[in-house]
Amino acid sequence: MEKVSPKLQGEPWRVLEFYSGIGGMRYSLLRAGIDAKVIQAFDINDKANDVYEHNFGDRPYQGNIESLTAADIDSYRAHVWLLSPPCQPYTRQGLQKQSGDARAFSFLKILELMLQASRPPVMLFMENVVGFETSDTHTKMIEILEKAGFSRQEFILSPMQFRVPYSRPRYFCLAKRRPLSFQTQLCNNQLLWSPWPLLENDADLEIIESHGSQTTSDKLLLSCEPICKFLDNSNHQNEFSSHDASSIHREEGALEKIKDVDEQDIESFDQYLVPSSLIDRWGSAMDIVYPDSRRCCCFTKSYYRYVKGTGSLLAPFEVKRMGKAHSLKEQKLRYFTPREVANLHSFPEDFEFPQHIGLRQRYALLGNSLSIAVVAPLLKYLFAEPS
Ligand SMILES: C[S@@+](CC[C@H](N)C(=O)[O-])C[C@H]1O[C@@H](n2cnc3c(N)ncnc32)[C@H](O)[C@@H]1O
Repeated sequence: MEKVSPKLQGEPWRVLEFYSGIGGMRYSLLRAGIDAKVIQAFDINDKANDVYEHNFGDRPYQGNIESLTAADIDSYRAHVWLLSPPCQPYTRQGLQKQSGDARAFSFLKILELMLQASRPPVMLFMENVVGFETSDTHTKMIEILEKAGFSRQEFILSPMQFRVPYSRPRYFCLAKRRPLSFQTQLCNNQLLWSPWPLLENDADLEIIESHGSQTTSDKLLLSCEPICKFLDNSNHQNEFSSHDASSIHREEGALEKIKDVDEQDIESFDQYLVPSSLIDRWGSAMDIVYPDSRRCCCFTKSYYRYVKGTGSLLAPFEVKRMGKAHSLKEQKLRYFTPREVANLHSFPEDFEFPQHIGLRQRYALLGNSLSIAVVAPLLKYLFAEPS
């Protein structure tokens, strides 16, 4: 294997984005302000690639990552690999076949190519579901990273630790090939549930420690902005988007106003209303949140197709908690719109779907994507040089 060949002075980092989906990793690079260029993105899904191309102007390579060779890898002369491989082999709901699942093959294959390539990356960033860290694919990944001379730090973090009212804990692996090193080396080979090492290099970050106690989880909840700040700007609720989250008094005022809106405004949200039959059947199992809530559940790729366990529903005009299923119908219960899910994933305002991508596809693509509020500071930390 070739010795580490860091980028030349003035040259941007050359990045490969594997499993690019709708570009969450690329947006995170942009948000982190890293001088990097995505040389090539890769995804097998043509709809995801349509969305990616619509927003970034270049189309990912549309093929199976499993078919890439070491020569292909070398030809890109990339310094950095960003990877968010399929999660299904490791999810609690799945069969947990781990490395035996065909959807895990391409990830293992690409990792092995790192040992065969003459220009392997010097940095690597990988995202997956919680559960990956105990899988045999993880064990293999660590073996390969060690063989290839990488130091690594692992994290399990959720947007709620970054003030976003969204619970989506995810596993992240950051790796740097020696002699490159992390800013906080005492975290090498550790799995952290706190983002504290990221603080040092990001003055903008305000991080809440969470070690699982009741007081800290209450503190975490209070540190998050209210859901109303993430609601769709294109309707009446934009009146409240600029309100100051720290002012409880003003927030109450805003919520009063939400109650005032007339039926006309609701019309445009018809397609997002939860049908009564679903409320009758699943009401007690639904996770319902309100504009002043400071938490919502993870949106999965099945959101809008199924109501149970796929993400929260919004009771937009009701301030009082009416927990009983029979009263839910009066609350105009609705799905979060794709734009609102994108907001909770901290996608930029200019992100959009091309017209031909249907509603279910939009939710599916967003459900597969990631939180930019979490990934951007992690990338900033990965790319930072020790002082
Ligand atoms: C968890 S999603 C990653 C989403 C992405 N990070 C984003 O921001 O949207 C996994 C992606 O990998 C793609 N994929 C899965 N297996 C693949 C393979 N063997 N080759 C290429 N792409 C693959 C899927 O189409 C999907 O878009």
